[in-house]
Amino acid sequence: MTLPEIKPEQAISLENVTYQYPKSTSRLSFPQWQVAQGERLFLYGPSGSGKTTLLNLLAGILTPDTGSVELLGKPFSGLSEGKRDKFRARHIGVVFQQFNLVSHLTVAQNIALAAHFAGGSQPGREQLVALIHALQLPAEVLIKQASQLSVGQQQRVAIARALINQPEILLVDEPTSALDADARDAFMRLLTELCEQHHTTLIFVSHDQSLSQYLDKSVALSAITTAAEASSC
Ligand SMILES: Nc1ncnc2c1ncn2[C@@H]1O[C@H](COP(=O)(O)OP(=O)(O)OP(=O)(O)O)[C@@H](O)[C@H]1O
Repeated sequence: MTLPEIKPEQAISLENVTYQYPKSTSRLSFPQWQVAQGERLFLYGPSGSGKTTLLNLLAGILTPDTGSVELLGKPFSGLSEGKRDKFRARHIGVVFQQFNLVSHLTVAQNIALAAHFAGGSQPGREQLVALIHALQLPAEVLIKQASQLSVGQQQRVAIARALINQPEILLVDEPTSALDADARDAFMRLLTELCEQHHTTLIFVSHDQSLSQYLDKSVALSAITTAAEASSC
């Protein structure tokens, strides 16, 4: 008899997490924070408040000094570096501010690289075309070098690369600042629609609070840290 798969309810759970950059005098503290699976969350806060640091802790690029980061019910921050890298490649999509595309590789190669790191099979042309199409890009971009694309196109490719392994969690850091209002609107609709279709948990970080309208819920970074300070007394 095969048992039904038990799905954890929380996509993200932080407990007593602290992090201090080397040589920094201040410490960031996230006492307790949970995000349910499938939730699409807008995270905002002033420059320097710690949004990118939190995303890096969630992506396992930084590890907490104390406390734990659980993702999809797994003790993510307690994994060895190698296991964390594998977990990230398979379960987390990350889109950073600078997109981090490999400029001399084609769009298809950039996307295939993410599939390679996840240890899965290489995406077929059909799968790539479907993804590119879903992101409203013409199929011809697949054979173009990333450096030949406009900023808006690079942004969509970065999302395609983050989605190729169908991650349960997508972390997106301030990706729309280079776009005009119409392009930003189209991008946000597309991104949230794709996440809704795949029940992807989305953490979307920005200074621009007007973008919160596209997400289910808004959270100020200060609320996460304030709640923690209050409960730790
Ligand atoms: N590599 C680093 N070394 C030392 N301190 C750092 C480093 N990166 C960030 N910080 C500091 O940590 C704090 C949080 O930075 P972080 O980049 O997470 O903020 P942010 O809210 O994402 O800012 P922004 O909106 O400007 O991107 C800031 O005080 C910043 O100066």
